[in-house]
Amino acid sequence: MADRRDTDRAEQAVEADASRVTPPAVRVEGLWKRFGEQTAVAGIDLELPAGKFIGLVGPNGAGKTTTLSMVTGLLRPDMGRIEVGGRDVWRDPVEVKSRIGVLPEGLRLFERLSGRELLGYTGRLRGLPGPETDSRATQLLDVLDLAGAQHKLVVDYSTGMRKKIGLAAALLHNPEVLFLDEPFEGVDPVSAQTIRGVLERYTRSGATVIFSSHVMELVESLCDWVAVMAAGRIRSQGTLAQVRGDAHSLQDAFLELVGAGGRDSGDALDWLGGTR
Ligand SMILES: Nc1ncnc2c1ncn2[C@@H]1O[C@H](COP(=O)(O)OP(=O)(O)OP(=O)(O)O)[C@@H](O)[C@H]1O
Repeated sequence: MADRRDTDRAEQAVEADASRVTPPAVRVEGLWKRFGEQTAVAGIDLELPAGKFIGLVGPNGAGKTTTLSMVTGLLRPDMGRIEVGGRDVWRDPVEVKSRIGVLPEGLRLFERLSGRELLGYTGRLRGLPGPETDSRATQLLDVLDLAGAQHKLVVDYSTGMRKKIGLAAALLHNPEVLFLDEPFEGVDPVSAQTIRGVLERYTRSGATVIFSSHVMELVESLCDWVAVMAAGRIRSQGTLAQVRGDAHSLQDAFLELVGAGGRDSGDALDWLGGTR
């Protein structure tokens, strides 16, 4: 037992040392975004460590997409500061964008290209040499089980295939930090398992994955770090164990944190169902 505690302490010390030299994957200070009367993000602070699998969770309308859009340089904040890998996203956008990969919500792709052409084009936009792009594209298409559909136009891809080709495009330049907005939504269990395998391999190599999701079981099984957002604010952030606290599961902790523990589960709909 003492040995185990010593090992845990040694591991914590190594992590603390590493965090002193490695800047966090993302640091956010005082970030605000309003759309007219609606405050989407209300002055949040976040520090997401590098090399982790990180889940950003929250109910519908919590501000997750707005936050990820600002952090990835797609949406200008009203106020606040964002660093990715120690670099200011809005002062140094080209450098930051060369180091990140993004799979945004409502993914817009070049529909009239085939999957293979889309990766070829993305690689060239990213400044990769042609042969390197082609060999990485072949590997990604294989691993993501898209080799058979590589010459099909993207417009004819299913939802899951679109997510997978979007993920391949986001990974092609081997980014340090990968941002994924709802990567598993609309994806069948087999494709989800494939995506999961690719992402786990990628984080094992020291890269960071930050993804938003509503599916607590998924976050609990994948992530080692979690941030919980509700009504534009961060309600909790830390390791999975810290955020879960004494709760039975992340789902229970989440319901408690977002104040939905005792919410009316539909008793008011007394006209629904039963005899007509
Ligand atoms: N372009 C916009 N114009 C006006 N309001 C917006 C806009 N984008 C987001 N909002 C509002 O900001 C709030 C946060 O939205 P956001 O999409 O960031 O939440 P979310 O946590 O990603 O939700 P979901 O899980 O449902 O995707 C919501 O109230 C939304 O209606």
